[in-house]
Amino acid sequence: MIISDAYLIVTSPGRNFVTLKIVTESGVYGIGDATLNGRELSVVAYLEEHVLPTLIGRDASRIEDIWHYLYRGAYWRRGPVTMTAIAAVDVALWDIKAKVAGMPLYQLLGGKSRDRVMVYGHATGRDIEACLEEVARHVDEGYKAVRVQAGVPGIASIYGVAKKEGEPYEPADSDLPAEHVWSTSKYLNHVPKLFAAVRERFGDDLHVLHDVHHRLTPIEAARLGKEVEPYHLFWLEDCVPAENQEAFGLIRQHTTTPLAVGEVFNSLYDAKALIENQWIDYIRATLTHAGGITHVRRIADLAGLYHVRTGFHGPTDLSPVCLGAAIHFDTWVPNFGIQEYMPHTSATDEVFPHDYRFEDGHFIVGEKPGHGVDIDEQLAKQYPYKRASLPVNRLEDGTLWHW
Ligand SMILES: O=C(O)C(=O)C[C@H](O)[C@H](O)CO
Ligand SMILES: [Mg+2]
Repeated sequence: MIISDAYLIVTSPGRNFVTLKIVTESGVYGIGDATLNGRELSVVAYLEEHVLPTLIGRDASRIEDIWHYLYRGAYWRRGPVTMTAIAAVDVALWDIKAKVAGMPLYQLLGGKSRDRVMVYGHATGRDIEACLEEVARHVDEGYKAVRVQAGVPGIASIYGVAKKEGEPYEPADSDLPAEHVWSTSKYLNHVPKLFAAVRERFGDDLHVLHDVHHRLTPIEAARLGKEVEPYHLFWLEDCVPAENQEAFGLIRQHTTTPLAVGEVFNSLYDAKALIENQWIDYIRATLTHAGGITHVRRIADLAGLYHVRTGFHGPTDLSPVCLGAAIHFDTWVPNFGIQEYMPHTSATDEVFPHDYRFEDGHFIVGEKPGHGVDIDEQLAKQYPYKRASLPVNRLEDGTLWHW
């Protein structure tokens, strides 16, 4: 199974995606997602300049060897660009292996641990009432879990709130970074009211999640975690920046609100202390940014030893290729928690035909050999890349803050 070709398809059906296609001499091919939101062409350069030429002539079946060739061999280890590039190769190779074996990817990983994969959707609104309307829409559509994000009085624009209700939230919304202004005190004084309103309207059974997006200090996160305990959230996500993993130890001392972190992680080492000290409950590192199936499987196995469950990142800025492969992984992994799901646009779904399907608040994995996602290269050509940047965030006094 010799690799005869490997190339990238950069397309932008509503937003930018980078897809890697690896072709073997037998004609069997695999695809991987190489999308790093706001840094897409950095990954393109890394792959085209330093990775793809080294793949030609290699045996596609040697996934582990190629993974270490690209990780250990790179010398400059880890980092989002490197690990996204490795991930794209890895997922494409797993896709090939499953196709050659004639089985869906989840079978190759170890078979089904569940028949369906619970997801959470995004309910956002400019204010609490608008957010509650969105929660109601998601409940009507069958969601059992909903992430709630609402505007905060006195803050002009806030992370995670779609420009128009019902539309997916898209953070990379300008050519160069837009500047947002943030107030922790206004946010902390307001957000518990959002959860009180959700519980009041929808009762206790709905799983409610919330994303703080790295903006608090540990003691502020401890305060928030404690204040929202009566609303028993499914998780509080990214409550502080996680470079200092010990920060979560301080938060943990103060609250039983479950903690999730890791969408910006790109290797096991970003999460090792968090997991081994049981400072978190869910690890969000996903296939595209954390080195692919080969590496994320190791993260999930370590997490499983410490009662930590997976909760893959799954916004619209990860392509259907990532989502498709993630659903196979979610179907297999013993310590599954939940899968994030922001529906892609119909234009995106046309470019990336797939066999997974959403039903009653869950994904049902497809049965086609491989991860079940493909790319329509002709259609992809109709959507040229256009730079789009994530915003930056400042405090009201102008301090450049976490985003
Ligand atoms: O989906 C989430 O939980 C996010 O935090 C979305 C991120 O802002 C987005 O993926 C950044 O590109
Ligand atoms: Mg997040």
